[in-house]
Amino acid sequence: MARILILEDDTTFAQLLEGFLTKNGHNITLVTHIKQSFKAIERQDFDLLLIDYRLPDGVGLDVLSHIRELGLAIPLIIMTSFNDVRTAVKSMQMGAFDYITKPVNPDELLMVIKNSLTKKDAATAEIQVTESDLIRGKSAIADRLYEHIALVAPTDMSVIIQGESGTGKEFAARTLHQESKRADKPFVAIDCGALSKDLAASELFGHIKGAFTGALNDKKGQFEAADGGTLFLDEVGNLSYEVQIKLLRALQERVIQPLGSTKQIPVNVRIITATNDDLAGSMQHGEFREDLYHRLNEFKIQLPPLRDRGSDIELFINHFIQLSNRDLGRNVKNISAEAKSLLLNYDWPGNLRELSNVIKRMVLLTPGETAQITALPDEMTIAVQQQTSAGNPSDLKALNEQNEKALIAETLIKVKHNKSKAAKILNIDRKTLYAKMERYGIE
Ligand SMILES: Nc1ncnc2c1ncn2[C@@H]1O[C@H](COP(=O)(O)OP(=O)(O)OP(=O)(O)O)[C@@H](O)[C@H]1O
Repeated sequence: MARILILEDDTTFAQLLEGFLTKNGHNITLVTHIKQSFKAIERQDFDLLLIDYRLPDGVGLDVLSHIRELGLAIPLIIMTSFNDVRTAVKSMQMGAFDYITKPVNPDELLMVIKNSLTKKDAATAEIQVTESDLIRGKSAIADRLYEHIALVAPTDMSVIIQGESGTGKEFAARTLHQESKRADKPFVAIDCGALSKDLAASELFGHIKGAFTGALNDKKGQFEAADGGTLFLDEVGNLSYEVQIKLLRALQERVIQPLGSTKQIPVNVRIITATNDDLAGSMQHGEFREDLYHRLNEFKIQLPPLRDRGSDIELFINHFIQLSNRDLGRNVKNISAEAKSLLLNYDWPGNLRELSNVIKRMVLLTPGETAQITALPDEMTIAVQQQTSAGNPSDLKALNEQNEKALIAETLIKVKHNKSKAAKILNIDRKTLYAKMERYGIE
């Protein structure tokens, strides 16, 4: 049983969720406003936060910033409409554990909750992943990427891995470590985006008892934990200026000093960093130290977005189907032509992470051997159609869409915006009507 805080302003939906999760053995607290959620978090311990993205007094990310300021590591799942997927992906960079798109599928919700509860300590983790969980791809762009990785891996050079969210930066970092002379020593990953400003220095360099309020015991930092091996700093652009100074010193002098201590501890660590921001731009604006940037950037690896990886997409689709079959006890062997065309034409703003989530959901919703298009989010179809019509405004599809938009708007006016009636007249279901209204920007 988990103690779950639900923050959702749609009270009918919130109560539905409450009933469903209570039935599944969880203990639920419901709030409708961000302010109330802050109070609840102060008063009570929670194992998980389930949070709507758009709220009356802010957005879900405000809660994420708040719990981070408090130094709490409660897993947080963002519930969002499909149109906000890019924001959801951003929230994962900031430390949310997962996102789920609305309308929420109950089985998917239980699966996401289960995953988040088992991944609770993911901000810092020593990761062991088997080779079979990962694939490299066969496109020209993948070949070039792994050529670069093979070249730089055996050296001790600091590497910056740059790429959009979800492109596999952590995977690339782990590969660099495994192919280095440090492979039999630890690989320690730290998500700097999930660390509060105050905690970052202590997490990296450790502290001694009494160094600050709450430092009840001595604590070893991750630099020491990674000694002899590789330290992977994800979202390095989020480190505060003071921590950047300490990090530079550790790299230049190869010693660290735990907070509150006068002792210098020698360390031998290779640093790999990742960023999806333009770190060079942050440097020009004075947010990121130039000397540190040059120290970290001895070699740069650029990870391509999934939409540029050509035939690799199919390899990844098959790979994620196999993993999901294994994890969910399913036996999906094929994808219908329609579903496959949608998967290949969508532009994947959340890259491999989004693909892996969509495939997991598809497998979950496919009891038989062939996955149909109905197991993919409707909004993916809409996004692909939008892409197509934007690229070719004079085609037949675009013309049909214009007609469709006009007809929907006219019908809605006729029935005084009663959506059930409009859906009936238009001979579509309400969900499709809502999706089309959103797509065409009809209020
Ligand atoms: N080569 C690969 N083969 C199989 N799965 C992969 C591969 N690379 C990444 N993935 C999967 O894609 C997801 C995102 O990967 P990863 O966390 O490495 O991306 P990231 O770029 O570090 O993301 P973020 O910017 O959000 O930190 C993970 O679930 C990971 O397991």
